[in-house]
Amino acid sequence: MAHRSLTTPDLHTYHTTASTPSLRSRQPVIEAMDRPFTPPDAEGGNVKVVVRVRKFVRRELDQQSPCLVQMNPHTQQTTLHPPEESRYSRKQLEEKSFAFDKSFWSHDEKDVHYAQQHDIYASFGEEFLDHNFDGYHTCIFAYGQTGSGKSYTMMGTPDQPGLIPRTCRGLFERIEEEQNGSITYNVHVSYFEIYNEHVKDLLTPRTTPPTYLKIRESKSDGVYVQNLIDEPVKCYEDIERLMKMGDLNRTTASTKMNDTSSRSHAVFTLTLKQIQHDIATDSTIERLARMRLVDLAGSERANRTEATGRRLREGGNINQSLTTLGRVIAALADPKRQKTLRMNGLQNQSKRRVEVVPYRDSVLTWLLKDSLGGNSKTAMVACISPTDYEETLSTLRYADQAKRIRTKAHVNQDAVSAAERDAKIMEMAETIKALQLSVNNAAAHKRDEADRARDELEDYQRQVSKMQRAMEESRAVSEVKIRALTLEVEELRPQNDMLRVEIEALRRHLALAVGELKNPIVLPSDLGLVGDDDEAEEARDVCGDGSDSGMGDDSRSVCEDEDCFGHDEWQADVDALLKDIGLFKRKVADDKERFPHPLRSPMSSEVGSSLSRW
Ligand SMILES: Nc1ncnc2c1ncn2[C@@H]1O[C@H](COP(=O)(O)OP(=O)(O)OP(=O)(O)O)[C@@H](O)[C@H]1O
Repeated sequence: MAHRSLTTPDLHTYHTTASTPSLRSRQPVIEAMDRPFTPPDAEGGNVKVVVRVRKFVRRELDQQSPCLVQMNPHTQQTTLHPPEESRYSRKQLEEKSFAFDKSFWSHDEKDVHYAQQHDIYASFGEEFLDHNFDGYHTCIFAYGQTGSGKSYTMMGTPDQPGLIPRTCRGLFERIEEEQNGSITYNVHVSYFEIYNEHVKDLLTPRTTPPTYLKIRESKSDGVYVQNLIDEPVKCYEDIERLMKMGDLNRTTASTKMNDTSSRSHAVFTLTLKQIQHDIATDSTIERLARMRLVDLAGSERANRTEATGRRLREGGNINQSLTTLGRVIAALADPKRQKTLRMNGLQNQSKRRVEVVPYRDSVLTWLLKDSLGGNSKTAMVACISPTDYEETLSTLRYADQAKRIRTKAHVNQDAVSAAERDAKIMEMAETIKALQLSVNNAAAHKRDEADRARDELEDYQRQVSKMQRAMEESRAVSEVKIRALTLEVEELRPQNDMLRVEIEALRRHLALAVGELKNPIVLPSDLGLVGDDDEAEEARDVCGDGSDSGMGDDSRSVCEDEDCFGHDEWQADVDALLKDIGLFKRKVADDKERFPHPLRSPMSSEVGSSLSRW
């Protein structure tokens, strides 16, 4: 009996669920930074749960196993049918249906509803990236039985990249799109695995014996892995190199259920820090978001995998942490607990209830504490095989419970003034000095203090790398400042050039006006002029009205004394003078054209009116 998805050809496509055309992120981040500090869902949201069924693998094809899973693309319901043979067995298996946020049908490539790798990313990966740019921590984890498609969904293959490489690529594409002068972006990557309840850094070469890292908890950083490499990356290619290195270092083995079965839980973490600098106030707004992408080891029953010896022990540990994860999920999803939390807020009683969640019972749950029930927007991808009733039912039940978990994500944002930033660096330097002193003292007391000294030394190293990062960020902010100021200077340059030209033109006109005032040209007011050239006409007009000429009584007195001059001589002088005036007028007109002055200052209009009188 092979079930197919309930299809209607017209309704295919997995739309992006990003808050607006994903792409709200394409608006400059300066706008994003201006969004309200308290987002609408700050009260908390449920864990998003999606389920994905994979296609048959070789083993299932060889066994001609039927597909027991059916998905409805309209209701997002996943139905699990009992296998045919169970009808005749004593143990009656039932048909079970579950509704999820999304049911991804990746079973039959020919089906119109077939969900490709990019459909998974478009469906919620992009939305989660949106949240990161808004300053929220996020976590996406893949859960499912061995060989159900978790690694394929999270990491994928070179041809079919999964959620992790697509998220990394999307992250850098957005950073490039949103690049504007006032924001700096810092991205860091870490990659570790939890194998047999030990943490191993996947970004350092394997050692024999293996190097295990300690888990620590601090007020400022929460739960963290000590000495874990957190590599700065500048582009997608940097991350790709680290992903490859990590995957090579990951512990895998061949089991009966999967040729390359991951025997560990892998946690890939991207940290995005956005620093927006405000030139006017010399302060910064910092947004920090952590993206956790987790590929869990497969849940399995020992008899199905036919594991023995080392593989069996691994399986036991894997199951132990997954069982603890199950208990944590059950505790978080417990409606009584939710009610207590709602009623009491963060009062003592609810705090006691929160502590009942058995996070510390496994390394996995301890490290994912925040992602599971705290400050994070979280999604679970439940991967299922199309042929295994028992395992698939168990995964679907797990997922069904997870969708009741509510997390309390908030925007991780701080406003820091330049002075505060400097003070922080100073304070760190002081702490480092104090730690160094304490380490030296402890070392002097040798043995009994050795352990404490080692811990303090590690704290010291952590503080040093924190300070280095703060100083790098400070340098980046300074670079932003320099860039912004350079830009401003460039913008002002053309305006400055224009003003220079204008000043030069005004200076020349002023010189002419001053010359005119110092050496006024005095003409008689009632000359009987002959000739028909323009200058002579104009001069006649000017002299015809003593008040317009601006020469006043002086000119009149010259005209009254005309008897002192011979008429012809006077006429020749006047003609020569009029020619000069004509030349001067042309020159001034020429100057006006060559040195235009867009702004009309009182001085320039005065000069203009004085010239027009000529
Ligand atoms: N959606 C899919 N389309 C095509 N092939 C898939 C799909 N999902 C899984 N596979 C194939 O199924 C096999 C098992 O998948 P994968 O290794 O991802 O499982 P897993 O859940 O990570 O297993 P384990 O827990 O053992 O590590 C692989 O060969 C993988 O290529």
